[in-house]
Amino acid sequence: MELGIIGAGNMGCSILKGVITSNFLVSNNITVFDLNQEKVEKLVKEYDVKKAKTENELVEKSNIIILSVKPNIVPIVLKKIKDKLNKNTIILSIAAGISINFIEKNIGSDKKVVRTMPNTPAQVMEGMTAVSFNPNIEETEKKIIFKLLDSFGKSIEIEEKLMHVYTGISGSLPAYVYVFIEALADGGVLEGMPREKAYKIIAQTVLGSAKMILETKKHPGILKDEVTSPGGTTIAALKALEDGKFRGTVIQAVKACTEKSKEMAQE
Ligand SMILES: NC(=O)C1=CN([C@@H]2O[C@H](COP(=O)(O)OP(=O)(O)OC[C@H]3O[C@@H](n4cnc5c(N)ncnc54)[C@H](OP(=O)(O)O)[C@@H]3O)[C@@H](O)[C@H]2O)C=CC1
Ligand SMILES: O=C(O)[C@@H]1CCC=N1
Repeated sequence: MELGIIGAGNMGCSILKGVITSNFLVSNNITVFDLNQEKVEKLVKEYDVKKAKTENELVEKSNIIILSVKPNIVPIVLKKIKDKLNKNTIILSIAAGISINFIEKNIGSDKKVVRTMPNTPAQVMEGMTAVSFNPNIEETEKKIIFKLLDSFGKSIEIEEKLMHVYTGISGSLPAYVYVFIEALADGGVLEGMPREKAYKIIAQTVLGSAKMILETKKHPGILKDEVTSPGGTTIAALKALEDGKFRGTVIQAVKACTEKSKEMAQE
């Protein structure tokens, strides 16, 4: 596999770090392009990846191209690479709101297109990526794409219309978790816990709690009940969260994210 990454920003770099750290690809099989050559040089220095001077130089070197630019930049990049693409090149977009149909309209419906929604934990190989394929992607190619996505975490195929809500419960979720963790640490600091210790304690507890859901397969409500003693500390905390409309606010956040993704949609 010759992987090309266009856009060396937060998400492009997270994927790059994931595929290299997991040893899924060696640096010699990865080419990076970004308008900002400083960013590219930094990656060449850090990971020894190949650099392309232009988008089309990258297209010539790659058989899977990850489009990791902002959604409004996607059509600009597609216009530039359109004529150099061949029918066997796979275009894998990670852009929020950009549909498969929109990409096909820009480069032709005979091309191979994959729409994904990854998240930044890809850089520590704990990413979660949703994927939808256009009809030109063959079964063997799907397997290769899953291998690529699984090299930096887990992946799941979903109906393309679910990409908006998926962004609300995964693509954007790391940010809500970080805000939650920061707020918890503030609570700890308020009660005298040193901040750095608080982050370590909370991050491990969040990691363990998530692992409990995945490994015990118990309903989250049951796991919650197991922590909550009658008249104890946990129920006092849960009461405060409910008084602050915690669950309703979280549901609203997912809805706001989903609606924003729909608003940004380029169909
Ligand atoms: N960040 C996240 O958690 C996630 C992001 N996404 C999607 O990933 C995509 C990238 O997001 P993110 O990484 O956060 O954004 P960034 O702005 O961090 O990265 C985009 C990169 O593309 C560069 N760039 C701008 N124009 C061009 C161009 N014409 N050709 C090549 N490179 C260019 C930018 O350079 P410069 O900064 O100099 O403009 C920047 O380095 C978005 O479409 C977003 O929807 C999906 C899931 C999660
Ligand atoms: O905020 C955004 O638009 C991107 C998409 C998912 C995460 N970040």
